Amino acid sequence: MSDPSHDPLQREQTHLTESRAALRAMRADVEALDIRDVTANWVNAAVLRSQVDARIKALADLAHTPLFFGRLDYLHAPGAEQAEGAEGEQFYIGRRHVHDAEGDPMVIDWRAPVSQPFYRASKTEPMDIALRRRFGYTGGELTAYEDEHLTDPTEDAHASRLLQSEIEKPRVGPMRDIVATIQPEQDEIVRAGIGGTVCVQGAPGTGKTAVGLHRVAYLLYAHRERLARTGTLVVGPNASFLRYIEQVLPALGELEVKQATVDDLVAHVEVRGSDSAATATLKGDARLAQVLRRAVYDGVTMPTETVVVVRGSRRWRVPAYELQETVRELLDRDIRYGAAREALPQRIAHAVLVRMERAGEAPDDRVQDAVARNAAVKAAVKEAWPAVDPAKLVLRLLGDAEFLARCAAGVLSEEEQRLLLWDKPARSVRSAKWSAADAVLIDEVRDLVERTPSLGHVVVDEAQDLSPMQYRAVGRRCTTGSATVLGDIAQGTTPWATASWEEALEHLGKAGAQVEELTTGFRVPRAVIAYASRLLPSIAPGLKEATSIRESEGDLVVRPLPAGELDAEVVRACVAALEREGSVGLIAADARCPRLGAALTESGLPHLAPGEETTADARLTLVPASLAKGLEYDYVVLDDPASIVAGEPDERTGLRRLYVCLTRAVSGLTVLHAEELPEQLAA
Ligand SMILES: Nc1ncnc2c1ncn2[C@@H]1O[C@H](COP(=O)(O)OP(=O)(O)OP(=O)(O)O)[C@@H](O)[C@H]1O
Repeated sequence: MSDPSHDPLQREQTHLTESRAALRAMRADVEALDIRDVTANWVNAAVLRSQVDARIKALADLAHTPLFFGRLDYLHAPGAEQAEGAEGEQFYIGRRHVHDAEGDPMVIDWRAPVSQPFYRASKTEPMDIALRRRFGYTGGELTAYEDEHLTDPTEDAHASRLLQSEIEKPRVGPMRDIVATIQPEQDEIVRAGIGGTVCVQGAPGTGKTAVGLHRVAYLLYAHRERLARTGTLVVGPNASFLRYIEQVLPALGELEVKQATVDDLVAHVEVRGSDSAATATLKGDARLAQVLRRAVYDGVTMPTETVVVVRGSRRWRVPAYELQETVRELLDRDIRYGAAREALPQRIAHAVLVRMERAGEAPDDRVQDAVARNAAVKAAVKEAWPAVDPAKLVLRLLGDAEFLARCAAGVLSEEEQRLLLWDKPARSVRSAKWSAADAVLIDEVRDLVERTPSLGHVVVDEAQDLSPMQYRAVGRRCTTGSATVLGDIAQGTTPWATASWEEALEHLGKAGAQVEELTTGFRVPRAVIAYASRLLPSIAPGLKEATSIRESEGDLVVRPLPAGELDAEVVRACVAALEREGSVGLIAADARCPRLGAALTESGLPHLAPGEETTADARLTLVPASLAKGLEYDYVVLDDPASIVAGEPDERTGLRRLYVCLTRAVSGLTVLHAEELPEQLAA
């Protein structure tokens, strides 16, 4: 019998077993922590307890996520700085750091500098790596490995089988992490410095979402303390998309990242109304910021009367011209409306104190505070610098034609002003039928009144759909931080969708940020992307067709049907797709979904809503076209493209929506139609 210590696979399996034991020991250590002795009171104890619990959770050994997926053998021991306490020349790369009882590393975090060559080293630039080994797992067991000798001139560079099979794995359940297979062009974005904002344009399935999430994980590793203080946020297009991606970061050990839609960020009022496309577009126009600023400052009036403060037997007078000077000075200063409003009574009180001193009194700070609260001073402030309630201000602007005309003069045409005005002015903030675009306006006003706190880093996914005013709303949440902006111009399906990234970045407050392009597609097979790309000249003439890294051509079936047979054929196509492995998505125009849902149920086919977790038993999702963005399914059945196009306010938006729907398939796409196909597809 051969000696197991000489079998490389067995040696690696032993390292896995030992690493697992070490991880268990690390967890046991944390669990055994007795915090009673170190905490002075129950508040501290509760805080510490939750930190300890989070750490215990982070140290869980998840059966289906391999503890390490790669190994690097350096030619030389890396410099102390790069190795960060990891001595030696051989490193196992995994999702988290694991060390043995002596504190020696068993597994190195994928985000550590020493792990970087795993993603970037090549034959042309070996980065001091002699051997890169990738591990293959079957059901949690280490069953294979694959080597690249990067500095061996006799070995040809070849595509990795393990990499390919990881990429080709069927989809089940929510989105997973890609730590084991991040590609060099993706890694550059993931590890870009925290100081700068990065914008990524990428065709469908090029990994933009994946890259954004891994970038957050990387930044949290590299700047843990700073970001723990300031916070991180991922912005996505809708709740079902956020549900689809919500497990990626926890799987990478990051539990603290907030996720929200833009609507969530600006939810200051209840949204119950909607706007026409033209009105919503106008409300999203950056010129509105100027109109709102004028509206906020519209109430500021130059004082015309002397303020008289009575204290004891004495009267102190501050004349109007001096008050005017103070107001003018506050207007010139670059501070928020609310901060200036708080400063004004203190300024007036100061003027009174100067007079007291001149008269031989010796007032202290308490006197100044008391004067600032004096009724006469308060009345003067109310007159000169009235309080602004953001929702009430927007309510007035949209309901009062004269006020709007004053604020919009020279900025919006009369016709545009008419578009903004409500047909019937709302009576109160509570009864108003606010639209999503209105909520963004209110958020803008809030920020004019009081500075919005900035987070450390914000990732914006599907950013092409944001209006300039929405960009501003996101931008004020990262004024002192940085952003990662991800999107695809060709997938812009709002009437106000971004036409150029340069412009979008300006609205975000990050003008001049670098724009990168991802071109390698990991999702859509060649035949399908080629078909979908027929739409590109009409929807985004400047953009190149994506390539596909998938080996299989993909199955593409396009079938015309008599109108009466469409529903039944769609159900049949779903049944056929369910016979294969992986998830199935039936995508249809929103208006067609109730009918198709009923047809599926009638045929005994249970189905999920988008974002609901697919499992081995529940693999079919009925996806309204409006929610397809960002999602993917192994097999897609696409119902009647013409009705998807017709569901949008204009043809370009309709064709872009269709492009999104056509690019959700991982293995196969079946298009069934009763109406004529759009001519661009038929070509
Ligand atoms: N390096 C990689 N290794 C393995 N899989 C990858 C890699 N990069 C991306 N993928 C996979 O490709 C699929 C598409 O990725 P993702 O959803 O991030 O693309 P996207 O560019 O955001 O697409 P869309 O424009 O449609 O929103 C996902 O299943 C993702 O896990």
